[in-house]
Amino acid sequence: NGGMFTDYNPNYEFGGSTYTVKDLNEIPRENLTLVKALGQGAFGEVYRGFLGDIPVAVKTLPELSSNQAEMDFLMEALIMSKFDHPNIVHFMGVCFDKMPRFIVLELLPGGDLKTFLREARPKCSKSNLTMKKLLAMAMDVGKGCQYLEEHHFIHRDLAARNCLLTTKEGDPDVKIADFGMARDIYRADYYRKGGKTILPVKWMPPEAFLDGIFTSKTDVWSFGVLLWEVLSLGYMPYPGRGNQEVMQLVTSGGRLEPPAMCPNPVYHIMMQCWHPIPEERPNFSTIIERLGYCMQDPDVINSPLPELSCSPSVERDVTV
Ligand SMILES: C[C@@H](Oc1cc(-c2cccc(S(C)(=O)=O)c2)cnc1N)c1cc(F)ccc1N1NC=CN1
Repeated sequence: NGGMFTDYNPNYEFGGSTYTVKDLNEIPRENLTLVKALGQGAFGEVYRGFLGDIPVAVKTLPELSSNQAEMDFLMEALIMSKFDHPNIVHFMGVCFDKMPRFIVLELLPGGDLKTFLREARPKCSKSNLTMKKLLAMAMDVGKGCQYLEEHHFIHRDLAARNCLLTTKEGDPDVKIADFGMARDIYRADYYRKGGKTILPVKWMPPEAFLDGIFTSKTDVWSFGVLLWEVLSLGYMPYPGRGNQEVMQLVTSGGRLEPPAMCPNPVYHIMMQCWHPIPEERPNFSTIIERLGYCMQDPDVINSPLPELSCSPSVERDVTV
């Protein structure tokens, strides 16, 4: 049975209510078919599969997991189970009755946003990518962020790698699909994981990496970096610089340069997200409004995309 979970039943507060493992939709294991590994998640393998005839993604928890890992896995399920928005990955249920434990999510066959952007570069494929499509994808993420902001949920790790696409063709919708960092902090085990947790410094504002202050304005800063990732077609931010160097640069007022061919009004939104004073940054409603204006501006949507090389699929971040 749930065994482990019933002992340390953690509570999850969301929208003024408290939830526990009992509130999760238990999926009968026999209805689940795992087809192919999609890659390594934070815990164990993530698989593509079917729930009945519905395509799904399945996060697995390895059998030999620590109690803490079990609780992290449970908390991640609780967090995702309470979201209800078209730009946040849909949670379908869990198989927690015995090991191995599964979290079942909607499958987003377009894969992650960063990989998509790099593969869709005009030189890499006959991509039909346009400035309007780039802005529409950023807008999708912004709408998901607005929902999180309204629910006083701080994501803490907004980045292109944590967003997924419904399709690689046509007009993909984009959804926020990974909440691992928020889960860790919710369980306050960033201390437990040792101070050297790999913090996404390049996506964090000074008050976060200097003083550990996180608010929805932290997510706004990260969204500005995500917007830069989108307009740069999947570059690593602050190319060639390590985390220490980036912290120094940013605390002394340095910022990311505009991506090649980035329209000024779009770069202006990024810069507003990177205001040194958190309160001076726009909220997500304002960001969405301003992105909407950009999408109405012919000079913006008709501007050409950069001719970028097809760099190797995985770039090495210089941080050690
Ligand atoms: C947990 C996993 O969730 C999913 C991955 C893919 C998915 C990810 C990559 C490629 C494909 S695909 C194009 O082969 O269907 C589908 C599709 N749908 C998901 N729900 C995920 C969520 C994210 F926000 C970011 C990365 C991943 N992972 N985890 C392991 C690999 N990616």
